[in-house]
Order: sequence, then C-alpha cells, then structure tokens
Amino acid sequence: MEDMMDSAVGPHFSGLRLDSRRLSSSSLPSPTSANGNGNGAADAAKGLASPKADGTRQPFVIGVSGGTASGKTTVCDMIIQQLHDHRVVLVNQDSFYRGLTEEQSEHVQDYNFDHPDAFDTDQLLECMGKLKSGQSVNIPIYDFKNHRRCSESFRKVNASDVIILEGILVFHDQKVRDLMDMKIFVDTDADIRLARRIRRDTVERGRDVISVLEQYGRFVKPAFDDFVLPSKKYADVIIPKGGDNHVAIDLIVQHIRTKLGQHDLCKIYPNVFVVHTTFQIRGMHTLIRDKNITTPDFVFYSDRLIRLVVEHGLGHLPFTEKQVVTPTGSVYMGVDFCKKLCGVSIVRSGESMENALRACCKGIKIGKILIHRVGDNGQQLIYHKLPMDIAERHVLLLDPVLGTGNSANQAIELLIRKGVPEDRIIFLNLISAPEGVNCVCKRFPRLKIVTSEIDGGLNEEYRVIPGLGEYGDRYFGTD
Ligand SMILES: Nc1ncnc2c1ncn2[C@@H]1O[C@H](COP(=O)(O)OP(=O)(O)O)[C@@H](O)[C@H]1O
Ligand SMILES: Nc1ccn([C@@H]2O[C@H](COP(=O)(O)O)[C@@H](O)[C@H]2O)c(=O)n1
Ligand SMILES: [Mg+2]
Repeated sequence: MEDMMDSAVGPHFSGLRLDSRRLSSSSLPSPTSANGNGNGAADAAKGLASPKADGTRQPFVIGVSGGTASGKTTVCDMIIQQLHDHRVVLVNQDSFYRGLTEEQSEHVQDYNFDHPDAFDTDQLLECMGKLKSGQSVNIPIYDFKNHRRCSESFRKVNASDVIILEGILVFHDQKVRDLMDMKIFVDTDADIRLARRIRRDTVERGRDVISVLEQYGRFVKPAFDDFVLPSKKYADVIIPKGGDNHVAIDLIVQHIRTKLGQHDLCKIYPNVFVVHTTFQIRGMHTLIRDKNITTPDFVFYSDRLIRLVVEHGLGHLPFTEKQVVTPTGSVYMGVDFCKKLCGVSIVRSGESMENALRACCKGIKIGKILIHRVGDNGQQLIYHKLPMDIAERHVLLLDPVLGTGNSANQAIELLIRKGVPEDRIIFLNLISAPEGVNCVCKRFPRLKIVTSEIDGGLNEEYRVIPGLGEYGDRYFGTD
C-alpha cells in the first residue's frame, strides 16, 4: 500500500482517490507541519505513530468522516471485519452526542444535531487521549430514538494498536484532527445519502418520512455544506461509493495489516530486537527446525544460535568507560562490562540456554523458575530459586521459544515482585510468535526482548508455527 501510495500520482487510483500533493513522498508533511492540517500522512506512510517518552508506541489513529448515511459506519465495520484482529477498535463520534434536556426534547424538531455544538467534543478528546496513552475507557451509549445517553451502561473500549474514529464532524475540530495519523473521507452522492437516511431513520429510528425530510432540509443539508464538506480537504484518502468500494476497503485493510504485521513488531515495540539475519543464521534455523535432525546436531546448532542471542542481549547492558594500556604502550579507550548480572532460566527448556550463557559470562549466577499448570482452569504454580540480591542485578531471562507469552509473563511478574525493575530484564529466546511478543510487550513495555526469528503465529493448539516442536524434549533427547 505504501509503495502504491507513493507511485499513485494521479487523482484517481483504482477507485481510491488519493491526494497526490500529500502522498508524494517528497512532499509528505510532518504531523507538526505548519500548514495547520495537523496532517499525519507522513506517519501513515512511514509506520505507526511516534514513540512516547517511555519508549512505547502510540496507537495508529484513523479518522473516517463523510456526510450522513454516506456509509462511514458500514465502511468501518467492513474494515474491522476484514481485519479480524482484536487490536483494532472503533470509536463513533455519535456516542458523544449531548443528551437532550426535558425542554429540548419537547422541541426536538428544532434541535440541530448536525452542528458541532451538538457533540461533547471535550469528552471525546479526553477518551481518545486516554486510549492513545494505553488506558481503556468507558464510552457513552447514545440512543437515537429518545436522543439521550443511556445512564446506566457504557461501552468499554480497550487500548489498541489501531483506533478508528468515525463521525460526520471528526475533521471539523483541529484538536480532534490532530489525533489522527490518517484521514479517510467517505464520499457518497447526496441523493443516495438522502434515500438511505430516509430508510434508516424510518426503519431503525422509528421516525416518519415528513420529519426526516424536514430535519434534512432545515439542519442536515446546511450543516453538511457548512461543516462537513469544507472538512473534506483534510482527508488523505477519499473513498467514492462507500461500502460498495471493495477495492478501496481492501487497500485500507492491507495498509492497516502492514502496520500490525509481524514484520512491524519491531516498529510497534521499540524494545524488541531480532538478531540481524545472515545465511549462516538461516542455515542453523533450517537445521534445528528439521524434524529429522539428530539430537547431537540439534544441540550443537541450538547452542550456536543461543550464543548469538546471548551476545546480542549482552550488548543491551549498560557499560562504564575503561582505559587499558596495550603492549605497544598506547592507551586503548574501552568499556567495562556490567558486573551486576544474572541469568534466570524458565525450567525446563530455558535450562538449555544456560551453557551458552555461561560460555559468554564466566561465573555468572543462574536462577530458575518453574511454572506448573494446575488442571485446566488456567491456574499456575510457580517454584523458584533466585539469587538473593536479584533486585540489584540485570536479569537475562532464558526461554528458547516465546509462544503465547503466558509463562513469560508469569516469570516476569515474579521477577518484578522480587524487586527487579522492568527495564533491567532482557528476555532472550530463539523463536518468538507475534502473539507472545504482543502479550509480553503490552504488559511490560520497558522490558527488552532479544530473539533470532519471529515466526508466523500460533495454531489452534497454541503451538508456534512453523516452530520446531517441543524444544526441551528435542534438546535433552526425551522426544
Ligand atoms: N453500499 C450500500 N448500499 C446500500 N445500503 C447501504 C450501503 N452502505 C450503507 N448502507 C445503508 O445506509 C444506511 C447508512 O449507512 P451508515 O454506514 O450507517 O452511514 P453513516 O455511518 O455514514 O451515517 C444504513 O442503513 C446502511 O445499512
Ligand atoms: N438524536 C439524533 C442524533 C443525531 N441524528 C443525526 O445523525 C446524523 C449523524 O449520524 P450518521 O451515522 O448519519 O453519520 C446526523 O446527521 C444527525 O442529524 C439524529 O437524527 N438524531
Ligand atoms: Mg454512522
């Protein structure tokens, strides 16, 4: 999508109209550009939004606007359905309609629901701010039949990687626009919109045709001309034909998938590090993943790979400056290793990484954590033997395969309970599933993960695919 966006210079592109001034790579404005658009198209083309001060990434926010009944909600639902990914949430501007007072209700025919003042934009900004900072929010539920908010219930929306905010006036207020990394305008012919609106308001909202037409002529159309249409210029992408435009929706879905894709995990989570791949590394992975390899060969090549991961992990430790004198009498300005260090292996497969760690760090203390599932109810028992002064050390947590992330999270929680600061834990593994990376990084954004390959995902039995089977059994020859 990004490549295609960059090369699409004409006003029309497969039914998806892109503003070529914005999307030609040389003219992409920054989100803080002085043109007042608050345009985040540059971010949209580059990756997820910029990191926050604590190093975690902010969610990617997509604004979807357009006239009433243009198909905004339909388009958003289609995008979310196609993505089939729980890391995308929808926020409707409609939810932030102010409820009518008794007096206003008595003269509802005179109320302008299409004016910006009809929405509680401060509340919308507060909710979006919370979502962007990773907190879940309770969003009001608005009832179009009695023009009020439901007083007892809310819709809980969890923090996500992608937030879609849709509504007729989401591009009107600059503060709301500034939240967005990408803006889509659903452009549908006015006659079609009116026809749909009549049908929707009579069938779904219990109104009569006369009142719908009166409201349309008195408020909806003028407000469209005064507020909605002028905000179209802020759009990065214009979709003609709304939900019927499958080409445009496919392209947008593909774009979001790219943002969420496993190859973007390192962009999403700045603390995930994948060892730079070479043909040697690919060759060793090919051997250990082969179901026909002998146990000695599995151990030999695993050990080689683990040493690479350990060395990479050690590179993330703090250092102090150190000078030494060389045999030529010259001074070498170098660095000294971090001394306060220990390993912790998650028993049993994590123990397979201990030799490689000892080979790299002479005399290193290594603790152990055993996580034992109790029955089928998800409860787990943890046994551990850790260095007494672990709270003062940097911890290299060892487990060769990161699958669901559940055991890793249990182990990390224990380390934190023992006083180890989150940012002093480096989790080392050979293979990671994207699900595990998401699970661990969301919970512990300051911890570092160092891995040698990120696989496709988990199957129905929660095994990493393509993976390499039961690592511990293969390493210790018990398979
Ligand atoms: N492509 C389409 N063809 C036919 N009906 C549609 C189409 N898109 C939306 N509708 C219908 O039109 C009405 C308005 O669509 P909706 O997505 O709610 O628009 P908006 O959120 O922009 O107001 C709904 O009743 C919906 O079912
Ligand atoms: N009580 C209300 C509140 C809003 N409206 C109309 O809804 C339209 C916005 O929603 P869309 O899904 O159509 O974008 C807007 O045009 C309002 O006129 C209403 O009729 N009653
Ligand atoms: Mg809608």
